[in-house]
Amino acid sequence: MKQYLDLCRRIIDEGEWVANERTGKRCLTVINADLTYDVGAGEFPLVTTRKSYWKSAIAEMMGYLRGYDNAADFRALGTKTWDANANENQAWLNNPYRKGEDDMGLCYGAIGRNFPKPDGGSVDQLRQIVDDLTKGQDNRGEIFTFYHPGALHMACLRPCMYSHHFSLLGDTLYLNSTQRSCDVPLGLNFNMVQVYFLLAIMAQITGKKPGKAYHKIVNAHIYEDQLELMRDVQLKREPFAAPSFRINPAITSLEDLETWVTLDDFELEGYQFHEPIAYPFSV
Ligand SMILES: Nc1nc(=O)c2c([nH]1)NC[C@@H]1CN(c3ccc(C(=O)N[C@@H](CCC(=O)O)C(=O)O)cc3)CN21
Ligand SMILES: O=c1ccn([C@H]2C[C@H](O)[C@@H](COP(=O)(O)O)O2)c(=O)[nH]1
Repeated sequence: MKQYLDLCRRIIDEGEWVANERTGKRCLTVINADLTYDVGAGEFPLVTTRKSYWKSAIAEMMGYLRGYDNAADFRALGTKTWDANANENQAWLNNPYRKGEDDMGLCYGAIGRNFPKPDGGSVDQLRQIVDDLTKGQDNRGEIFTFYHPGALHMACLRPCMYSHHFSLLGDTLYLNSTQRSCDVPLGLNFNMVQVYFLLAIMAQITGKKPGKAYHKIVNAHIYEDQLELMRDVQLKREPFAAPSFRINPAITSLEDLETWVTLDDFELEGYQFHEPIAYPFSV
Protein backbone atom coordinates (compact mmCIF):
# COMPACT_ATOMS: atom_id res chain seq x y z
CA MET A 1 0.00 0.00 0.00
CA LYS A 2 2.91 2.36 0.80
CA GLN A 3 4.42 1.69 -2.63
CA TYR A 4 1.11 2.59 -4.23
CA LEU A 5 0.68 5.82 -2.28
CA ASP A 6 4.32 6.78 -2.96
CA LEU A 7 3.74 6.36 -6.70
CA CYS A 8 0.53 8.45 -6.55
CA ARG A 9 2.43 11.22 -4.71
CA ARG A 10 5.36 11.02 -7.15
CA ILE A 11 3.00 11.51 -10.11
CA ILE A 12 1.46 14.54 -8.42
CA ASP A 13 4.84 16.03 -7.43
CA GLU A 14 6.92 15.21 -10.50
CA GLY A 15 4.48 14.22 -13.26
CA GLU A 16 4.33 15.95 -16.65
CA TRP A 17 1.11 16.63 -18.55
CA VAL A 18 0.78 14.52 -21.69
CA ALA A 19 -2.11 14.78 -24.16
CA ASN A 20 -3.64 11.37 -24.99
CA GLU A 21 -5.23 11.18 -28.42
CA ARG A 22 -7.15 7.90 -27.87
CA THR A 23 -9.19 9.22 -24.92
CA GLY A 24 -9.01 12.95 -25.72
CA LYS A 25 -7.81 13.64 -22.16
CA ARG A 26 -4.56 14.84 -20.61
CA CYS A 27 -2.67 12.61 -18.20
CA LEU A 28 -0.21 13.57 -15.47
CA THR A 29 2.56 11.09 -16.25
CA VAL A 30 5.81 9.63 -14.94
CA ILE A 31 8.00 7.04 -16.62
CA ASN A 32 9.10 3.88 -14.80
CA ALA A 33 7.93 2.49 -11.50
CA ASP A 34 9.00 -0.78 -9.88
CA LEU A 35 6.74 -2.39 -7.30
CA THR A 36 7.54 -5.58 -5.38
CA TYR A 37 5.10 -7.93 -3.64
CA ASP A 38 6.39 -10.55 -1.20
CA VAL A 39 3.89 -13.30 -1.97
CA GLY A 40 5.77 -15.83 0.16
CA ALA A 41 5.34 -13.56 3.17
CA GLY A 42 1.64 -13.04 2.34
CA GLU A 43 1.89 -9.26 1.79
CA PHE A 44 -1.33 -8.78 -0.17
CA PRO A 45 -1.05 -5.42 -2.01
CA LEU A 46 -4.59 -4.14 -1.61
CA VAL A 47 -5.60 -0.49 -1.57
CA THR A 48 -7.18 0.41 1.79
CA THR A 49 -7.59 4.18 1.32
CA ARG A 50 -10.75 3.46 -0.65
CA LYS A 51 -12.91 0.39 -1.10
CA SER A 52 -11.28 -1.93 -3.65
CA TYR A 53 -13.41 -4.33 -5.68
CA TRP A 54 -10.64 -6.91 -5.53
CA LYS A 55 -12.79 -9.84 -6.69
CA SER A 56 -13.32 -8.01 -9.98
CA ALA A 57 -9.54 -7.91 -10.39
CA ILE A 58 -9.25 -11.66 -9.81
CA ALA A 59 -12.10 -12.32 -12.24
CA GLU A 60 -10.22 -10.34 -14.92
CA MET A 61 -7.04 -12.38 -14.43
CA MET A 62 -9.04 -15.64 -14.41
CA GLY A 63 -10.57 -14.59 -17.74
CA TYR A 64 -7.08 -14.00 -19.17
CA LEU A 65 -5.90 -17.39 -17.89
CA ARG A 66 -8.90 -19.03 -19.56
CA GLY A 67 -8.23 -17.23 -22.85
CA TYR A 68 -11.55 -15.34 -22.92
CA ASP A 69 -12.14 -12.80 -25.69
CA ASN A 70 -15.66 -11.68 -24.82
CA ALA A 71 -16.95 -9.23 -22.19
CA ALA A 72 -19.98 -11.49 -21.53
CA ASP A 73 -17.65 -14.29 -20.38
CA PHE A 74 -15.91 -11.82 -18.05
CA ARG A 75 -19.33 -10.75 -16.67
CA ALA A 76 -20.22 -14.40 -16.01
CA LEU A 77 -16.99 -14.73 -14.01
CA GLY A 78 -17.89 -11.64 -11.97
CA THR A 79 -16.53 -8.47 -13.57
CA LYS A 80 -17.97 -5.80 -15.85
CA THR A 81 -14.60 -4.17 -16.47
CA TRP A 82 -14.47 -5.10 -20.19
CA ASP A 83 -17.99 -3.90 -21.08
CA ALA A 84 -16.97 -0.35 -22.01
CA ASN A 85 -13.90 -1.24 -24.09
CA ALA A 86 -15.84 -3.95 -25.96
CA ASN A 87 -19.00 -1.93 -26.59
CA GLU A 88 -18.47 1.82 -26.20
CA ASN A 89 -15.30 2.70 -28.06
CA GLN A 90 -16.18 4.15 -31.48
CA ALA A 91 -12.93 3.08 -33.16
CA TRP A 92 -13.56 -0.55 -32.08
CA LEU A 93 -17.27 -0.39 -33.04
CA ASN A 94 -16.14 0.65 -36.54
CA ASN A 95 -13.43 -2.04 -36.72
CA PRO A 96 -14.30 -4.72 -39.33
CA TYR A 97 -12.70 -7.42 -37.14
CA ARG A 98 -15.22 -6.86 -34.30
CA LYS A 99 -17.45 -9.96 -34.21
CA GLY A 100 -20.44 -8.25 -32.54
CA GLU A 101 -21.75 -7.37 -29.08
CA ASP A 102 -19.19 -7.91 -26.29
CA ASP A 103 -16.38 -9.06 -28.61
CA MET A 104 -12.97 -7.84 -27.39
CA GLY A 105 -11.00 -9.22 -30.31
CA LEU A 106 -7.58 -10.82 -30.19
CA CYS A 107 -6.25 -9.54 -26.92
CA TYR A 108 -4.89 -10.68 -23.56
CA GLY A 109 -5.54 -14.39 -22.96
CA ALA A 110 -7.10 -14.89 -26.39
CA ILE A 111 -3.59 -14.29 -27.77
CA GLY A 112 -1.69 -15.73 -24.79
CA ARG A 113 -3.37 -19.16 -24.90
CA ASN A 114 -3.48 -19.29 -28.70
CA PHE A 115 -0.43 -17.39 -29.95
CA PRO A 116 -0.26 -17.65 -33.77
CA LYS A 117 2.94 -19.21 -35.13
CA PRO A 118 4.45 -17.78 -38.35
CA ASP A 119 4.81 -21.34 -39.69
CA GLY A 120 1.19 -22.26 -38.95
CA GLY A 121 -0.80 -23.34 -35.91
CA SER A 122 -0.53 -21.71 -32.52
CA VAL A 123 1.15 -21.98 -29.13
CA ASP A 124 -0.60 -22.35 -25.75
CA GLN A 125 2.06 -20.54 -23.71
CA LEU A 126 0.37 -21.08 -20.34
CA ARG A 127 0.02 -24.86 -20.80
CA GLN A 128 3.74 -25.12 -21.63
CA ILE A 129 4.78 -22.96 -18.66
CA VAL A 130 2.61 -24.93 -16.20
CA ASP A 131 3.99 -28.23 -17.54
CA ASP A 132 7.61 -27.04 -17.27
CA LEU A 133 7.26 -25.57 -13.78
CA THR A 134 5.44 -28.65 -12.51
CA LYS A 135 8.46 -30.72 -13.61
CA GLY A 136 10.74 -28.26 -11.81
CA GLN A 137 12.07 -26.90 -15.11
CA ASP A 138 12.82 -23.25 -15.87
CA ASN A 139 14.25 -22.78 -19.37
CA ARG A 140 14.91 -19.06 -18.67
CA GLY A 141 12.11 -18.21 -21.07
CA GLU A 142 8.93 -19.16 -19.17
CA ILE A 143 7.14 -16.13 -20.60
CA PHE A 144 3.37 -15.67 -20.88
CA THR A 145 3.03 -12.76 -23.30
CA PHE A 146 -0.10 -11.08 -24.64
CA TYR A 147 1.78 -8.67 -26.91
CA HIS A 148 1.54 -9.51 -30.62
CA PRO A 149 2.38 -6.43 -32.71
CA GLY A 150 0.82 -8.08 -35.77
CA ALA A 151 -2.57 -8.49 -34.06
CA LEU A 152 -3.01 -5.16 -32.28
CA HIS A 153 -5.36 -3.90 -35.01
CA MET A 154 -7.67 -6.87 -34.30
CA ALA A 155 -8.31 -6.01 -30.62
CA CYS A 156 -10.42 -3.45 -28.73
CA LEU A 157 -7.37 -2.42 -26.67
CA ARG A 158 -3.68 -3.20 -26.64
CA PRO A 159 -2.76 -5.26 -23.57
CA CYS A 160 -1.49 -3.08 -20.73
CA MET A 161 0.09 -5.69 -18.47
CA TYR A 162 1.50 -7.58 -21.42
CA SER A 163 4.15 -9.98 -20.12
CA HIS A 164 4.47 -12.35 -17.17
CA HIS A 165 7.84 -14.12 -16.86
CA PHE A 166 8.13 -16.97 -14.34
CA SER A 167 11.41 -18.20 -12.80
CA LEU A 168 12.38 -21.01 -10.47
CA LEU A 169 15.16 -20.94 -7.90
CA GLY A 170 15.07 -24.37 -6.28
CA ASP A 171 11.41 -24.88 -5.44
CA THR A 172 10.59 -21.18 -5.11
CA LEU A 173 8.68 -19.50 -7.93
CA TYR A 174 9.24 -15.85 -8.91
CA LEU A 175 7.37 -13.58 -11.30
CA ASN A 176 8.38 -10.50 -13.29
CA SER A 177 5.36 -8.73 -14.78
CA THR A 178 5.64 -5.81 -17.20
CA GLN A 179 3.01 -3.15 -17.84
CA ARG A 180 3.35 -0.61 -20.66
CA SER A 181 0.58 1.79 -19.56
CA CYS A 182 -1.09 2.23 -16.17
CA ASP A 183 -4.19 4.14 -15.06
CA VAL A 184 -2.99 4.47 -11.46
CA PRO A 185 -6.30 5.36 -9.69
CA LEU A 186 -8.35 2.60 -11.40
CA GLY A 187 -6.17 0.09 -13.22
CA LEU A 188 -3.31 -0.24 -10.74
CA ASN A 189 -5.70 -0.89 -7.88
CA PHE A 190 -6.52 -4.07 -9.83
CA ASN A 191 -3.15 -4.81 -11.42
CA MET A 192 -1.31 -5.10 -8.07
CA VAL A 193 -3.84 -7.72 -6.93
CA GLN A 194 -3.51 -9.52 -10.28
CA VAL A 195 0.29 -9.80 -10.14
CA TYR A 196 0.14 -11.13 -6.56
CA PHE A 197 -2.67 -13.53 -7.47
CA LEU A 198 -0.90 -14.79 -10.58
CA LEU A 199 2.22 -15.79 -8.66
CA ALA A 200 0.21 -17.27 -5.77
CA ILE A 201 -2.04 -19.40 -8.00
CA MET A 202 0.76 -20.52 -10.33
CA ALA A 203 2.83 -21.62 -7.33
CA GLN A 204 -0.16 -23.51 -5.97
CA ILE A 205 -1.01 -25.39 -9.20
CA THR A 206 2.62 -26.25 -9.98
CA GLY A 207 3.44 -27.36 -6.41
CA LYS A 208 6.03 -24.64 -5.78
CA LYS A 209 6.56 -22.09 -2.99
CA PRO A 210 5.72 -18.51 -3.96
CA GLY A 211 8.61 -16.03 -3.72
CA LYS A 212 8.45 -12.42 -4.82
CA ALA A 213 6.58 -10.78 -7.69
CA TYR A 214 8.27 -7.82 -9.39
CA HIS A 215 5.90 -5.44 -11.18
CA LYS A 216 7.47 -3.05 -13.71
CA ILE A 217 5.35 -0.17 -14.97
CA VAL A 218 6.54 2.01 -17.85
CA ASN A 219 4.00 4.82 -18.34
CA ALA A 220 2.17 5.53 -15.04
CA HIS A 221 -0.53 8.19 -15.24
CA ILE A 222 -3.47 9.90 -13.59
CA TYR A 223 -6.16 11.23 -15.97
CA GLU A 224 -6.98 14.93 -15.60
CA ASP A 225 -10.52 14.20 -14.36
CA GLN A 226 -9.17 11.88 -11.60
CA LEU A 227 -6.54 14.22 -10.19
CA GLU A 228 -8.62 16.15 -7.67
CA LEU A 229 -10.10 12.99 -6.10
CA MET A 230 -6.66 11.44 -5.79
CA ARG A 231 -4.88 14.54 -4.44
CA ASP A 232 -7.60 15.99 -2.20
CA VAL A 233 -9.48 12.87 -1.06
CA GLN A 234 -7.64 9.56 -1.37
CA LEU A 235 -4.17 10.84 -0.47
CA LYS A 236 -5.51 12.61 2.63
CA ARG A 237 -6.49 9.26 4.19
CA GLU A 238 -4.41 7.04 6.50
CA PRO A 239 -3.94 3.48 5.18
CA PHE A 240 -5.04 0.44 7.22
CA ALA A 241 -2.98 -2.74 7.72
CA ALA A 242 -3.07 -5.15 4.76
CA PRO A 243 -5.61 -8.00 4.81
CA SER A 244 -4.60 -11.62 4.23
CA PHE A 245 -5.62 -13.50 1.10
CA ARG A 246 -6.66 -17.14 0.94
CA ILE A 247 -7.00 -19.45 -2.05
CA ASN A 248 -9.04 -22.66 -1.84
CA PRO A 249 -6.36 -25.37 -1.39
CA ALA A 250 -8.47 -27.76 -3.52
CA ILE A 251 -7.29 -25.86 -6.64
CA THR A 252 -4.33 -27.95 -7.84
CA SER A 253 -4.23 -27.77 -11.64
CA LEU A 254 -4.73 -25.54 -14.69
CA GLU A 255 -7.81 -27.65 -15.52
CA ASP A 256 -9.32 -26.73 -12.14
CA LEU A 257 -8.86 -23.05 -12.99
CA GLU A 258 -10.37 -23.58 -16.43
CA THR A 259 -13.43 -25.47 -15.22
CA TRP A 260 -14.96 -25.26 -11.74
CA VAL A 261 -13.16 -22.40 -9.95
CA THR A 262 -15.30 -19.34 -9.10
CA LEU A 263 -14.72 -16.16 -7.10
CA ASP A 264 -16.02 -18.02 -4.01
CA ASP A 265 -12.71 -19.89 -3.98
CA PHE A 266 -10.89 -16.70 -2.90
CA GLU A 267 -11.27 -14.94 0.44
CA LEU A 268 -9.88 -11.98 2.34
CA GLU A 269 -9.49 -11.79 6.07
CA GLY A 270 -9.31 -8.48 7.88
CA TYR A 271 -9.98 -6.08 4.99
CA GLN A 272 -10.49 -2.61 6.49
CA PHE A 273 -11.02 0.20 4.01
CA HIS A 274 -12.12 3.82 3.71
CA GLU A 275 -15.24 4.98 1.82
CA PRO A 276 -15.47 4.09 -1.89
CA ILE A 277 -14.30 6.67 -4.44
CA ALA A 278 -15.87 6.56 -7.90
CA TYR A 279 -13.04 7.59 -10.24
CA PRO A 280 -13.99 8.57 -13.80
CA PHE A 281 -13.15 5.85 -16.36
CA SER A 282 -11.78 6.79 -19.79
CA VAL A 283 -12.80 4.58 -22.72
N1 LIG B 1 -8.90 3.86 -18.79
C1 LIG B 1 -8.78 2.54 -18.48
N2 LIG B 1 -8.30 2.22 -17.27
C2 LIG B 1 -8.18 0.90 -16.91
O1 LIG B 1 -7.73 0.65 -15.78
C3 LIG B 1 -8.55 -0.10 -17.85
C4 LIG B 1 -9.04 0.28 -19.12
N3 LIG B 1 -9.15 1.61 -19.40
N4 LIG B 1 -9.45 -0.62 -20.04
C5 LIG B 1 -9.19 -2.03 -19.84
C6 LIG B 1 -9.17 -2.44 -18.43
C7 LIG B 1 -10.49 -2.46 -17.73
N5 LIG B 1 -10.10 -2.14 -16.36
C8 LIG B 1 -10.96 -1.56 -15.43
C9 LIG B 1 -12.22 -1.15 -15.82
C10 LIG B 1 -13.07 -0.56 -14.90
C11 LIG B 1 -12.65 -0.40 -13.59
C12 LIG B 1 -13.62 0.20 -12.62
O2 LIG B 1 -14.60 0.82 -13.00
N6 LIG B 1 -13.38 0.04 -11.34
C13 LIG B 1 -14.22 0.63 -10.29
C14 LIG B 1 -15.39 -0.27 -9.95
C15 LIG B 1 -15.13 -1.73 -10.13
C16 LIG B 1 -16.30 -2.65 -9.82
O3 LIG B 1 -17.36 -2.20 -9.32
O4 LIG B 1 -16.14 -3.86 -10.07
C17 LIG B 1 -13.35 0.87 -9.08
O5 LIG B 1 -13.76 1.71 -8.26
O6 LIG B 1 -12.30 0.24 -8.95
C18 LIG B 1 -11.39 -0.82 -13.20
C19 LIG B 1 -10.54 -1.39 -14.13
C20 LIG B 1 -8.69 -1.96 -16.28
N7 LIG B 1 -8.42 -1.48 -17.60
O1 LIG C 1 -4.92 -3.78 -16.79
C1 LIG C 1 -5.00 -2.60 -17.21
C2 LIG C 1 -5.60 -2.28 -18.41
C3 LIG C 1 -5.65 -0.98 -18.80
N1 LIG C 1 -5.12 -0.01 -18.04
C4 LIG C 1 -5.22 1.40 -18.50
C5 LIG C 1 -3.97 2.13 -18.87
C6 LIG C 1 -4.48 3.20 -19.82
O2 LIG C 1 -5.02 4.29 -19.06
C7 LIG C 1 -5.63 2.51 -20.54
C8 LIG C 1 -5.21 1.92 -21.86
O3 LIG C 1 -4.96 2.96 -22.76
P1 LIG C 1 -3.79 2.91 -23.86
O4 LIG C 1 -4.07 4.15 -24.68
O5 LIG C 1 -3.98 1.66 -24.65
O6 LIG C 1 -2.48 2.96 -23.14
O7 LIG C 1 -6.02 1.46 -19.67
C9 LIG C 1 -4.55 -0.30 -16.83
O8 LIG C 1 -4.08 0.58 -16.08
N2 LIG C 1 -4.49 -1.60 -16.45
